[in-house]
Amino acid sequence: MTHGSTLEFRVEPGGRLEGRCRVPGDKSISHRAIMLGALAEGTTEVSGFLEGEDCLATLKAFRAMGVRIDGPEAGRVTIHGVGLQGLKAPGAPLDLGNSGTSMRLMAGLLAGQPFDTVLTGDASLSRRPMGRVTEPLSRMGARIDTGPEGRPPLTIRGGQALEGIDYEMPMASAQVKSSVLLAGLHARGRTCVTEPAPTRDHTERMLTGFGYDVACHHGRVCLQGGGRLRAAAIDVPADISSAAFFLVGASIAPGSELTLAHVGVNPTRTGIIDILQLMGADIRLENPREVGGEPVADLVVRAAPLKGIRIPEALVPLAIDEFPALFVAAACAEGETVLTGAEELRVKESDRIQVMADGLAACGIQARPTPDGIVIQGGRLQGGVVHSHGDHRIAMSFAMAALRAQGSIRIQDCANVNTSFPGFAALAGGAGLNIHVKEEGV
Ligand SMILES: O=C(O)C1=C[C@@H](OP(=O)(O)O)[C@@H](O)[C@H](O)C1
Ligand SMILES: C=C(OP(=O)(O)O)C(=O)O
Repeated sequence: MTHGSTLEFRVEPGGRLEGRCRVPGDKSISHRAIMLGALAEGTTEVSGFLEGEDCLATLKAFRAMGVRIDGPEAGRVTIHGVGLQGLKAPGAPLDLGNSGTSMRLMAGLLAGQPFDTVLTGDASLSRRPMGRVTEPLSRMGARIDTGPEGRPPLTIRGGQALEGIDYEMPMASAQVKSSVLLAGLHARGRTCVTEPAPTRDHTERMLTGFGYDVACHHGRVCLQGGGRLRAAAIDVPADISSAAFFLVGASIAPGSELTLAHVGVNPTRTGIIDILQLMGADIRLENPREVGGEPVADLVVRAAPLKGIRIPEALVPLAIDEFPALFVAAACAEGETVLTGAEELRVKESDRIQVMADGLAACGIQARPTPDGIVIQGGRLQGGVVHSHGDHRIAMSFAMAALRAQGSIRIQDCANVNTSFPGFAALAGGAGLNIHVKEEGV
């Protein structure tokens, strides 16, 4: 998708989801594969890599720092690692597009380099808070200038000697945890991060897979700076955050039965399954296995009547990107669903609480935003026109809502679906969603 053009989805009401499909590779794992592969000694072969714009932005950034990377071709990427000291100064600012993960993790990874780097992003990323990473990194000795109120761009001043810290994270964020740990690779001494609640642990798992010693005990992760990473093969599972749209779609559309193949079911990511099951969903995990240090399974989902629930706060970080889809499930459930403890949703690619509330209201559903969550009254979804605010997860969630709507749902500003889920419309269409994509003028 070229910058400046927009896509509109028009989804006709009704239908059901059937068959078997495999959604694209996990975004979090794909980012980390490029980063750790680049810093490793030796050649890292990746399969199942997500060829979405966010991960491609990470890939290009490392190429710009002198790392030879072949591919991606059909999900295969070969990274010729340069070692922890081998990155080169990029010739220009690194544009990370829409990707918060790239910017926050790379801020940590680049804080201890001998050269300066400037990290920039698109309009959405430029509104997102970066103080949450620059603050602990500066405690380690990093020098990072931000835009007003700690927003991007980030100018990272190289040549600083970093010291390990013991950091108590104020919010449950895997990006902050990972940023500090990646800085810790270049720091003197030990770096520890304590999280207030469990968050996705792909960084810890992959560091371990690359032969780095990482100690994890009771929500505290520690590593010693100055070690080495050894290249390893990485098989990226399908992204449970992308599977989430199909789990919701098949749950709400009567007659659906769908198998989602080879989905990553790391316990720090499966909150979507737990929450849907609490609502009454029929989801089974089949053929559980472990692939490259990450648990994987096939997910079989059948339509089932859903009921509104109070979502347990402990599940919030384990389903953080799935709430737009879960709000659609709540709109189709009987009774009220209450979410609290989810203020982080307001600082994603869009304010996901407000934007979802507006979109649900446009489809005739009562949804009352609160500072840290939302209250949704299940009801009859009408057709309507919804604005995604350039947020991929909002767009795909409302596309699935059409399965239960009375009229067609038009979703504006959908080009950003390509950041995390290239081929969404074709895959969803193949499974039974009646979706049409219209490109709108530049
Ligand atoms: O570490 C990661 O790969 C991610 C962590 C989460 O962000 P936070 O750390 O801000 O919760 C999530 O929303 C994002 O999509 C990916
Ligand atoms: C929040 C997300 O990603 P990021 O923070 O990497 O932009 C997301 O994909 O939902």
